[in-house]
Formats: sequence, structure tokens, C-alpha cells
Amino acid sequence: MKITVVGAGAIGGLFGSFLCKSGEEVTFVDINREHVAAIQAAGLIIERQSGTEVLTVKATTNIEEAGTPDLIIFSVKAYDNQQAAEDCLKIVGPDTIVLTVQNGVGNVETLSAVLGAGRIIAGTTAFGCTVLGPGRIKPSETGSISIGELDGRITPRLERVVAAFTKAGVEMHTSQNVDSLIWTKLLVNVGINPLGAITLLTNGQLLEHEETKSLQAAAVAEGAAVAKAKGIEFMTENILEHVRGVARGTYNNKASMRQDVERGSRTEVLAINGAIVAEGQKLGIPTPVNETLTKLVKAIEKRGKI
Ligand SMILES: NC(=O)C1=CN([C@@H]2O[C@H](COP(=O)(O)OP(=O)(O)OC[C@H]3O[C@@H](n4cnc5c(N)ncnc54)[C@H](OP(=O)(O)O)[C@@H]3O)[C@@H](O)[C@H]2O)C=CC1
Ligand SMILES: CC(C)(CO)C(=O)C(=O)O
Repeated sequence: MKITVVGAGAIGGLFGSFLCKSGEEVTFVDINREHVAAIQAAGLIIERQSGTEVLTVKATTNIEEAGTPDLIIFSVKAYDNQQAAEDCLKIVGPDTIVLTVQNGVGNVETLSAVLGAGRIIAGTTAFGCTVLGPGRIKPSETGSISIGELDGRITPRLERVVAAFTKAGVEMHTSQNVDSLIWTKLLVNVGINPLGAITLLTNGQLLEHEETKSLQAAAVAEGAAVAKAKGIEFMTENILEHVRGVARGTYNNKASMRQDVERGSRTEVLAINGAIVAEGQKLGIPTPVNETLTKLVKAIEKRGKI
């Protein structure tokens, strides 16, 4: 398959590296000139516990150089979706598929509006990855990817994408209910990310303080009420226990939203807690905890790096 990674940061870099290993033809596109220049000069450097891997790959800041791909790995932050999707219009052909495993909700909707819902395959990932510096990424040691068609069918194109990742040794799952996947991951991020960003506690430490533990439970309960009103079923019986399990399992992680505020970057809070507030408003469900968390994170964003 001919593959273009749009947003070759942490997740785009990692996913692209898997597909390179499978022997696919991958082009990395990113607007960050320094990052692209570093990849062009010295390759994509992947730092694992087992050692450092250097992949010689094609990278560019000009999406048109990528040509028309079979598959786009769409991996920008949610707030860059509109621009990046419009950029993709320059390269999509009639059969180009677009895969998003971005966090939050609203990603599929934006991509569908700009590029057409028929192209979109969506899901979630349990991999984590961090950009250490230009051209250098550090992935989690384990993870998996779950993807599905928006209409729940298991199609040949979905199986082709799964096969490409599987060939690289990645644990892949197909889903017939991507909303369930996305909302289950959403509630994990709802319950962990803003609290990590505000308190600077690690994911696991959030469970050790009555204040953060109860705020987490309240934020997740609001999200669960909104999901229920939308008819969305979670992948798990007890969503709060699931969120706590992820927090325990990633005890030492700094949530990505915390990493964003520490860098003085924008966060995805509007696509996470802000989305619960927006959906709650449409459905007449009060979401005061998510509203407060969203406002606090937005204020911290405006403050910038300390
Ligand atoms: N990192 C992780 O562990 C995980 C991330 N995700 C999700 O994956 C998505 C990507 O996150 P992550 O990889 O961490 O983000 P990164 O910030 O590491 O990477 C995004 C990259 O996209 C670039 N970019 C922005 N706009 C464009 C554009 N129009 N065209 C091409 N490149 C562009 C950014 O450049 P610049 O820096 O200059 O803005 C940046 O280099 C998010 O939705 C996140 O929630 C999901 C699970 C885990
Ligand atoms: C699962 C979790 C909370 C891991 O840190 C995450 O997805 C994030 O930080 O964005």
C-alpha cells in the first residue's frame, strides 16, 4: 500500500514506523520544519528500552509531494483537524482511505465533513508515544490498535489495513462499533487528562487523593450520562472501574494533557471534557464538573509555560 502519514509526530511517527517495517511505501508529512529536517537528515529515531532504531524514511512539509495514497494515517492534534483535512483534499484519490485513532470526539465528524464519511476508518490505540525532540520519538513498549468502519462492516479495505499493521507484529483488533471504542477511550481521557494537567499528579497518583478521586468519578459519571443519552454502550461493564484500571496501569505516566501544559502547548481539552459539555448542552444533561475542568485547562493554556 502507498501510505501518507499526515502529522508525523508521536503517534504518526510510531504508526508510520510500523508500516515501514511491513514493507509499505510510507511518506511522512508534517508542518513542523525542524522535525521534518531532522528526519530527512538523520532518519526517524525511535528510542525503545531495547535500543535505538533509526529508520530512513521519506519526509516532507509539502503534502503534494506525497502523491495520491491508498491510505492516510491522520494523526494531528484535534485542534489542527480542519486545516490538515483541507490539506488532505490535495492528495486524496477516489479510493483513498483515511484512518484516525485520535483521542476525543469530533474527529470523525470533521474528517467526514471535509473528506467524505465514506473514506473514514476510525478507532483507538492503547499505544502511547512522546516526541523527545526533532526527529526522535519514544513509544510505549506495548500497545494495540482497534479500528472499524463507521457502519460496522468488516470490509476488505479494513482487513487490508489490519494486515499491514499485523505484518509488523502489532496487536490489532477490528470493531463493529467504533462509537463504543471512541467513547470508552474518551471517558478514560475525561477522567485522567485534565486532572493530571491541573494538579501535575501522575495518572496513578490521581487515585491516591480523595479530592482528585472524587472529581474523576464525577467527571466520568457526567460523561457516562451523556453517552447513555446518546445510546452509546461502553466496551466495559463498569466505566469508572475501567478508568481507574487505566490510571493504575499507567501509574507513572504524565497524561498527555499534562505534557501539553508543561510545554506551554495547546491541549485537546475541547475535544475531550469540552465535548462532554457540548453534547450535554444539546441533550439537556448538566455537566458542571467537565465545564469547570475545561475552563481551568483553557486558563492554564492561556497562562502558557511557567
Ligand atoms: N501521543 C500519544 O501517546 C497518543 C496520541 N493520540 C492522539 O493522536 C493524535 C496525535 O497526537 P500526537 O501524535 O501526540 O501529536 P504530536 O503533536 O506529537 O504530532 C502531531 C504533529 O502534527 C503536526 N501538524 C499539525 N498540523 C499539521 C498539518 N496540517 N499537516 C501536517 N502536520 C501537521 C504537528 O506539528 P506542530 O508540532 O508544528 O504543530 C505535529 O508535529 C492526537 O489526537 C492524540 O490525542 C492517541 C493516543 C496516544
Ligand atoms: C491513557 C492516557 C491517560 C495515558 O496517559 C492517555 O491516553 C493520555 O495521556 O492521553
